[in-house]
Amino acid sequence: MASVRRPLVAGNWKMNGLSASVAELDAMLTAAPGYPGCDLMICPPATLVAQFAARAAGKPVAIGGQDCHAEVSGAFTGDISAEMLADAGATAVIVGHSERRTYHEESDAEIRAKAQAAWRAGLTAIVCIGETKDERVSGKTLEVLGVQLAGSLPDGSTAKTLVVAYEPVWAIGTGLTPTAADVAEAHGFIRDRLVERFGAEGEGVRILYGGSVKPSNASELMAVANVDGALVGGASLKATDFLAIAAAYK
Ligand SMILES: O=C(CO)COP(=O)(O)O
Repeated sequence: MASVRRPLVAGNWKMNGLSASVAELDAMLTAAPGYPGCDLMICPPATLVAQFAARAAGKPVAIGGQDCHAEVSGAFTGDISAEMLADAGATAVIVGHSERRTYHEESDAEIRAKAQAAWRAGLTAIVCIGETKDERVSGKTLEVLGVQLAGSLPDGSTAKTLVVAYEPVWAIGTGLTPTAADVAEAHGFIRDRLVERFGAEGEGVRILYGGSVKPSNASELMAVANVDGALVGGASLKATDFLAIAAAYK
């Protein structure tokens, strides 16, 4: 039931943002109290997590990372652990984004290990799943989502420790979105799998939709059953657009 889940509108800044971008965060922080109907989160690049978290402390915008390594520390040049993100002030981390699955060839098993690392560090894991265009066209969407869910979600997932983001790969950064009926089908399927596996906790896990969410389509997408918020890419870089999306829950 949508009413038992508090919506979350999260921004994934991807590889965008310099120290000057703090101005956008500040605009969000100033306006955030006017959006009490949902949780707000920004996931900036790792270089900005500490600065953003310090700025957002005590304010209604959470800060998250975009990826983490599964290990606590060690000889993994260029990687960042969940503990480091937590130490910098993050409270969540995205794992398994399709850009990680594609460009870094991350497997479901690696993503599951990263989600467990997130929990170890006290972070909420935002686990991303989604089908490619070819998979959708060939009628394999639900099968693909089922495999990704089974492989990427750790045992013991709870409403507090897990958020699932359904992001059709073909909808990311393209301006294309699935129909409301297709979103309802995918989110309903994900909900059924979560409840099958995690019982009542699965009922409480938030399922975000991601892929070309904009101010102009947010209300329609957010009104779909089992859509508990959005994971926003490009439109989260500007405070005005991000907040216009959050306004779907005003
Ligand atoms: O990948 C996304 C969020 O993680 C979606 O990106 P866009 O909103 O830019 O399509």
